[in-house]
Amino acid sequence: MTQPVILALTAGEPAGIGPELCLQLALKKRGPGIVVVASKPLLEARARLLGLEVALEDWAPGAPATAEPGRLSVLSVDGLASTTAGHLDPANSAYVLETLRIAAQGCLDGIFDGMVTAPVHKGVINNAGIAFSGHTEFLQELCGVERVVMMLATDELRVALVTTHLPLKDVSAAITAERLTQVTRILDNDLRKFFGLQHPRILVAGLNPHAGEGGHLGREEIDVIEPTLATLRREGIDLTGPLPADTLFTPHWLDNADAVLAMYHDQGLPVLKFQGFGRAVNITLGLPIVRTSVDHGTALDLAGTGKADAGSLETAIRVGERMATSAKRDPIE
Ligand SMILES: NC(=O)C1=CN([C@@H]2O[C@H](COP(=O)(O)OP(=O)(O)OC[C@H]3O[C@@H](n4cnc5c(N)ncnc54)[C@H](O)[C@@H]3O)[C@@H](O)[C@H]2O)C=CC1
Ligand SMILES: NCC(=O)COP(=O)(O)O
Repeated sequence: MTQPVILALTAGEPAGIGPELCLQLALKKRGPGIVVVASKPLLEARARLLGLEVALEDWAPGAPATAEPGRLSVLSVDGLASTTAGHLDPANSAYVLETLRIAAQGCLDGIFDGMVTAPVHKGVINNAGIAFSGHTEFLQELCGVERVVMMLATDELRVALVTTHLPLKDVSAAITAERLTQVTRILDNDLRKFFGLQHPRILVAGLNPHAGEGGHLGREEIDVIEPTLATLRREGIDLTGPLPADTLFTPHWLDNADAVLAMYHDQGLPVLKFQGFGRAVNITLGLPIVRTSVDHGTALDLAGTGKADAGSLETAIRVGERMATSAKRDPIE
């Protein structure tokens, strides 16, 4: 019989809603074993603040992780400087990154079957003098892979990105044939592997208004995107595009597609979040480990109020469990 899935859950930015979402989750019955990788004193402080009765149980590798309501397995991480909800403290940044390192290394070492991340605050980590653009890029580097793909998904829509956390002025130069080829292959491969799609149908957005209007509104489609898609089609990948991004997200196209490949963060994600904010999952494709995350940020305005919604975290755990089960059966190469 296969062992039950154990997921590491990082609690993210201490001043944000991550710690309380972990505690809210602990009050419910959950499918996989969850080990929260975070400062135990932080979780205790947030539980006290919100009056949440959760038994925080020290966990060590090899032990089972509890899935019982009211109990939570914790792998405590030292180094937290302060625990005030809603107030960012750059002195917490090294601790935050350490939780990510421990969870990811635990996945690489086979201690965890996957990791789920609560939100971090990218700005405060940089304010601490540590260059950081997101979990996606951090885990890519930690795992030593050349390319990964950010994909956000609801039950109805999947949106993957060619570029992730880049200033808009740098996007055009980053859309190279090499990057587009790598991203598209990873997307096609992982839609097959993790989503049971035998022949994924992918819609590809153009970069420019009206997909460049025949070169009159930009040449990236003609010079880079179209020739790259033509080559990838010859490999057997089902690609439609480049399509004008403003009309791509309509039933005419979406009804016959499995995923959209957008060229940049704010081309694809606002549509996804308009459609399903609060119940979507963020997945990093192309890693040698399973990693899912929430669709939202640190919500400092809600931290410590108990009003944050745990819907996206629940989706991230459900999808993470499914992907980890699949990876246990058929390991990621
Ligand atoms: N996975 C991650 O680590 C992510 C981190 N971030 C980071 O979060 C920080 C804040 O980003 P914002 O753009 O302000 O986005 P945000 O998602 O934190 O907040 C946007 C709005 O949504 C609300 N909201 C967010 N999560 C909610 C929840 N679970 N339940 C109810 N309402 C919720 C907030 O109260 C706010 O009004 C930034 O530093 C950003 O980098 C943003 C997205 C993902
Ligand atoms: N908008 C999604 C996002 O910023 C999450 O990024 P990451 O921290 O998961 O890389």
